[in-house]
Amino acid sequence: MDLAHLNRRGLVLVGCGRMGGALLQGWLARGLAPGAVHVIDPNAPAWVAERGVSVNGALPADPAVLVLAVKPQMMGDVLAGLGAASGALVVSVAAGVTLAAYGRAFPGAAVVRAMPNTPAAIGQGITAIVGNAQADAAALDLAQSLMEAVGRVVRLGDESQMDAVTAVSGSGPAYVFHLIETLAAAGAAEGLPADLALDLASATVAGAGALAMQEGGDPARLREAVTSPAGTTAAGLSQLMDPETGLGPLIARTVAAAAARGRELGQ
Ligand SMILES: NC(=O)c1ccc[n+]([C@@H]2O[C@H](COP(=O)([O-])OP(=O)(O)OC[C@H]3O[C@@H](n4cnc5c(N)ncnc54)[C@H](OP(=O)(O)O)[C@@H]3O)[C@@H](O)[C@H]2O)c1
Ligand code: PRO
Repeated sequence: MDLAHLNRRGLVLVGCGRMGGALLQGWLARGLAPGAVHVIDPNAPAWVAERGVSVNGALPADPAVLVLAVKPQMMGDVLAGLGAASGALVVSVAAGVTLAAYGRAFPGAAVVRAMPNTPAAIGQGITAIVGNAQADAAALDLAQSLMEAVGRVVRLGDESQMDAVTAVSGSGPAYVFHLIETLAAAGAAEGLPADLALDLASATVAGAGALAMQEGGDPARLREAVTSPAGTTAAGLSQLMDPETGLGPLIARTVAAAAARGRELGQ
């Protein structure tokens, strides 16, 4: 992150909720000066002003970056209320809203769409980015370094991939949290105390995720390593991997519905 550039010109963050707040914490932890950050949010959390960040105050005339982290449904109103982006790089984390929409609001501006996820709150997010035609290598590098404050970054070849990314990694933590909920509930139904079942389910998801990341490659190989012939896992997987009623078609419908909603939000 080019801190000198950002600290000199300033960064404006519009929307400081769950995602904007996680990003802000990451930037401040990386050394962005609180005095260089200007948050616009009618409901910014108290810690933001307490850290010395300007909240709903006067904005710099020529900020280096304008980050948009409001809900997609209110993006139209927010864009209409903002002035020109001047020479700022515009970075939006909103689902659905297209580069073309930002291009209409900020003619000629370099715009990068970014799709992070909530593990960003502990520095373990994964963010996909894609820029418009005006976003040159320096703009993409700056956007990437901003998002790397909260985890890894991957670059997309085409904006058309963004709704699928949103449906997989943007929304994905919610699917995984629901997996933990349902695994714990099933354990409780088999007679475990609820808190023990939740601990077992959470630790299993965390450990399996860490193992999959460390090993890389094909997760089917890791699944097979758990599955003894005619054992307990095989019995469980006979349900979970049923081609009609199992997890495969359910996750396919889940991701398709999320991606379709992303496309709707972009209309
Ligand atoms: N959460 C995720 O997992 C996630 C992941 C990837 C991308 N995103 C994207 O990140 C964006 C924000 O989502 P979020 O989950 O962080 O939502 P959020 O927690 O509701 O944060 C949005 C913030 O913007 C504030 N706000 C409302 N109207 C505003 C205005 N006119 N100007 C400035 N700020 C305003 C909200 O205040 P009020 O609470 O008073 O309305 C809230 O503090 C969305 O576009 C979403 O698609 C979210
Ligand atoms: N949260 C946002 C939503 O639910 C975008 C991905 C995660 O729309």
